[in-house]
Amino acid sequence: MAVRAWSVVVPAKRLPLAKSRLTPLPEGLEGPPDAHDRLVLALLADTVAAALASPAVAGVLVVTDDPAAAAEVTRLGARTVPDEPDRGLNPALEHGARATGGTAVAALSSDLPALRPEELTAALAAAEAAPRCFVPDAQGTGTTLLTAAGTGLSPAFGAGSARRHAAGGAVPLTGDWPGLERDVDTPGDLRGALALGVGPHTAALLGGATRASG
Ligand SMILES: Nc1nc2c(ncn2[C@@H]2O[C@H](COP(=O)(O)OP(=O)(O)OP(=O)(O)O)[C@@H](O)[C@H]2O)c(=O)[nH]1
Ligand SMILES: C=C(OP(=O)(O)O)C(=O)O
Repeated sequence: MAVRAWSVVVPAKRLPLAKSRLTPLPEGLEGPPDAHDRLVLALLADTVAAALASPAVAGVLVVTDDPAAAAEVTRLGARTVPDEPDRGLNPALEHGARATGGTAVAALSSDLPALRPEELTAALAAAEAAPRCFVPDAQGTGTTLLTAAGTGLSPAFGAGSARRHAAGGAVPLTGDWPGLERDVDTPGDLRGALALGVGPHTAALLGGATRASG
């Protein structure tokens, strides 16, 4: 049973600059000229909507300078702050973590279209076990969720971040949460997420099956 109300911080670069490994889009998934930006936005929207639907989450704060991303996540019920100090992902997450004003903060990847609210609820409950915890991505080398309760977040996201988070004292969490692990960096990852079932924004764009709820 989750006892903490977590503040979730989600980073989002400007849409045209984000997810460069998804360009060009895989065969069969191409679309209009703005297809890449729309896909990145759909991944973000499904991630944020799933997080907002978790009862363990008190609020979601998105760190972004992208007007379309800010408008969409605001519509979903998240808050936004500008992408400061403009020194990359980890400083942006530290800025977001401070801006929440919360003492239980979780940084969540923005590219988890198959995330289900129950998965995040379970991972946040498991994160009660230690001051800092993380969930490795499906490959085991990256990180999709980093939590800190009563201590600094100290994010070290980027290639190979799982090892850095573990070396920094964060406890790795494992559980039955395939959608939480399935971040989307490449066309193959996107197919993997579609196989799990994705949220409504990504499904509407790509025609994939919608993830099961419950
Ligand atoms: N706010 C903010 N978000 C960032 C920044 N850098 C990366 N991100 C976000 O962090 C998440 C993970 O980053 P990466 O996996 O490196 O993603 P990416 O740079 O979009 O993808 P590639 O171009 O394929 O490497 C993505 O959702 C990015 O939008 C940054 O400087 N500021
Ligand atoms: C940002 C990360 O990597 P990716 O490029 O896989 O999203 C990470 O796993 O810390």
